[in-house]
Amino acid sequence: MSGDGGADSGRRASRPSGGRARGAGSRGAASGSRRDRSVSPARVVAFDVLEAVRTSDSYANLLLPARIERAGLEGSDAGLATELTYGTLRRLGTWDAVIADAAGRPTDRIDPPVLDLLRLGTHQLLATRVPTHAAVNETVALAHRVAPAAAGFVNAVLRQVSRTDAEEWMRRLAESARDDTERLATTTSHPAWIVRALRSALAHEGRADELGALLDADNASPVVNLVALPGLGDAAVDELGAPDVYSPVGFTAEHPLALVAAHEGRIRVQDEGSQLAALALSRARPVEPGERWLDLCAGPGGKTALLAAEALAGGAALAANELVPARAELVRRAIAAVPLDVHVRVGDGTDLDPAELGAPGGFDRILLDAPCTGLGALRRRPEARWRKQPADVAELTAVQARLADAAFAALAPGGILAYVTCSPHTAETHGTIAAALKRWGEAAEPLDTAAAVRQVANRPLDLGGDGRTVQLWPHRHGTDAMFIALVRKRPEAEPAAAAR
Ligand SMILES: C[S@@+](CC[C@H](N)C(=O)[O-])C[C@H]1O[C@@H](n2cnc3c(N)ncnc32)[C@H](O)[C@@H]1O
Repeated sequence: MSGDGGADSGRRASRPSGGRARGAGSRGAASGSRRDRSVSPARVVAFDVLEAVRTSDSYANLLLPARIERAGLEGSDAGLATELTYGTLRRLGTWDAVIADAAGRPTDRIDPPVLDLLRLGTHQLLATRVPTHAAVNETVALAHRVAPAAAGFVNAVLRQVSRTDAEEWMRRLAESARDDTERLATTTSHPAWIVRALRSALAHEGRADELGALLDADNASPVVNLVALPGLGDAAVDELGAPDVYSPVGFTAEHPLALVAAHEGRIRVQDEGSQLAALALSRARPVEPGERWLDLCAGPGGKTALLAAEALAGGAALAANELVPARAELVRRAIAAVPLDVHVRVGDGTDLDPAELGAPGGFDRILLDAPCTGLGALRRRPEARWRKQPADVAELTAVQARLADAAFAALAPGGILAYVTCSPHTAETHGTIAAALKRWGEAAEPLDTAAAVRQVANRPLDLGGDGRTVQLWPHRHGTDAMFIALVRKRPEAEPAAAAR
């Protein structure tokens, strides 16, 4: 199985700590579970989060840390809760196909809390090194707490799952698929429409043969990437940790969160692809002191913070805009460590007057990191793939087009726009930018984005396409699948205009 279950998971589970009562893991499920209903707190936390994600649209990456803290989990127990929660959510499509087969009924005929228990148990059985008896017994014990009438059913289904190993399950699922898309969708746990979208995005570069590697990369736990805001720290990235492969300001470290806490906003968690996207704009050409920059869709402010540090170093001014007030507040917090006076406007980016943000002649650089489906960051948002719907794409591309027009209108003649998405869906990437370029006509000049990204990167990047745009990939670059397109407003074009 892919990277979800590691040796650590197995050790954690077989030697649980922190408040778990006597070893349910050493007993037979049928006899032991009724007498000993203790469950490891890590599994209780994982189940709680799965339930909240299902019932209240919670985000696992926001909820889990709070639940881990509330339960007092640390070290290996916190690690187990994280692995069980994220791993189960990512692989849910595959586990549901296994459960349906083992239970002899479709999963929509299983009570949702019971299905969550079965998903949790199946994940342990097929994707971690948790011993079979522990995976079954602990899940049955949990069933006695949350769905007592179904404990026998849970026991029977998990025992049925455990009779076949993961490899054989995958072979069976692959064999029963009607076509290649369904095979990949079931065995790699992606909705079929996402498999098709990712295949077509790779095919755009003539690299459709990388689809399997991409889908697998979506199921692997990503490393925590850090950025050291340039010019603000006293240590170089190679002194802080292991420098990133591509980003000159990024690195990984053994204890990333401790480092973030200790550096008060000057070191932040940020995907390497996001760093490259911000730097492609800030370093597209030398900064002239007095330049005016805008981050049009800034929340929660990751790229704003990097742009702010870059603007400070180059003597530029920066403004930020965000539609959602709570996210605008996150932008303010994100840039607090940068001694630059950044005006953070709360409002619709399609209704923005550059003069209101101190740039009556328009902005010299604008980042439009557009709202998108986020299909390029599925590994970081384990439940996202099940929430997104094909209809979201049409809605979002309409918003992207309006924001792109507003951004282009707000550029000063000669100014540069970076259109960025964390989705590789071609409708949101090439589709949005090609349609915009058509609307903007002679006033717009697509830049060599590949050259801009290569110029900031530590080493050569394997990029597809014609160079006007850049698509990064988790399986090829180890980044989120960020899309970047740099476009210049020709110097002879009309001056900037208010978007309203
Ligand atoms: C992809 S996120 C930006 C991420 C951000 N650049 C970062 O690196 O942290 C897109 C943001 O656009 C905001 N947004 C959506 N529609 C908007 C609009 N019409 N005007 C301004 N912001 C908008 C969303 O609330 C969201 O915070």
